[in-house]
Amino acid sequence: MKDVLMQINEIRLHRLRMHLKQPFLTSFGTISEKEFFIIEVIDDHGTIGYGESVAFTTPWYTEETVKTVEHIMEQFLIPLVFQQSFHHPMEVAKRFHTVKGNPMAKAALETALWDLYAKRTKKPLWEMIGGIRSEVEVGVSIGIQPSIKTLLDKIDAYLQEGYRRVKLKVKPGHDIDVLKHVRQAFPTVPLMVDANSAYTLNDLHHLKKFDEFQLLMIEQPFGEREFLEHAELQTVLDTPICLDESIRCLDDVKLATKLGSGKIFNVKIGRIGGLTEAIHIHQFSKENNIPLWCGGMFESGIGRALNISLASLEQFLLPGDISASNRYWDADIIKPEITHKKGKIAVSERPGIGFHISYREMERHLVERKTFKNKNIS
Ligand SMILES: O=C(O)CCC(=O)c1ccccc1C(=O)O
Ligand SMILES: [Mg+2]
Repeated sequence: MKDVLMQINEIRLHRLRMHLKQPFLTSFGTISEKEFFIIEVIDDHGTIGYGESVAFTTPWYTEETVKTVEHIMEQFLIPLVFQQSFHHPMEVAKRFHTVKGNPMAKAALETALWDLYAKRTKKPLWEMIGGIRSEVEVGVSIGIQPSIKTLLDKIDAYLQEGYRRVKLKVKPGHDIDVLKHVRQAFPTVPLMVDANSAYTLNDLHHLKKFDEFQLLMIEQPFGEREFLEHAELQTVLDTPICLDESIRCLDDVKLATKLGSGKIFNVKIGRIGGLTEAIHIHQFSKENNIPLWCGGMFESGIGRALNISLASLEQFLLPGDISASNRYWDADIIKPEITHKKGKIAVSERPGIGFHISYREMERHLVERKTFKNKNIS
């Protein structure tokens, strides 16, 4: 492979605020807008790589927030990117190890460096990371609805559109009854639930009732550190457990596998600190026949494009939470927007993430922009 050397001269952080078309209700509360950063890294050739930070304004999902991501990038990660030139984004991912935790901040910058690297080597990102699929299967994650009727209508509409799997958010008091109605109306649809840690081991017998609904999996019933409790649940549950919030790195996948805490893993680039760690998790999962799928964080088009690249890897065997742009946004910030055909999204054959940013759309949602120049260079 042609050897490239990248030196980052400038980094721009664009803080955007975009309104979701419809508010999304989880076991924690309602989300009606998304505030996030679009990252631009510019190298000595003038090539630009794009990344997106996925953290929310409040720490309801994991501990990072928009503000902590900004702080960690500004004070620690950007200086590490500027420190010296590199041949491969994995070198910078390694530099980031000196900063503990903060995976979403790391991923935001690291993914931008991957996009840059793929553009410099003139390859699509999905191909660069070893993807094998020209299109990826996608499903929808549906928030808690005001009534069963609204939920059934929504599911119907998404299935008509072609989405391949339905994920429902559940919580205590909003589970079995909902599942009964959904299974009655849609007896064979590929269905799963996500609890975002809303249950405890005390709910063991209640959760056992989920087995009657032929669910593909139950996602993150317990707290993020409750590897032992998840393992105990899995011994009584036939439905496979999938871990989301619990998985921050490859070691968590190894631990969960060893203990039997889960049989399937939801991979989110932000939650695990970037594509480098995702590639390592993928390798381990392939060697051990563990099914993976790509989760979502209400990303704009940049984050969505990164997710599509990830989902093209071999072991991503189940449909991802990767909806088309128009499910969440009136207008996305990339061109072309992401669309699906019968629940499949095609990867882009263009270099890098394969989409152009629309600066006009980005300006419309801009809250603040910060520019950092590399002072190590003359
Ligand atoms: O459609 C999406 O982007 C994913 C929706 C979703 O379920 C979700 C959205 C935000 C934070 C956490 C989760 C989750 O998978 O738990
Ligand atoms: Mg989840």
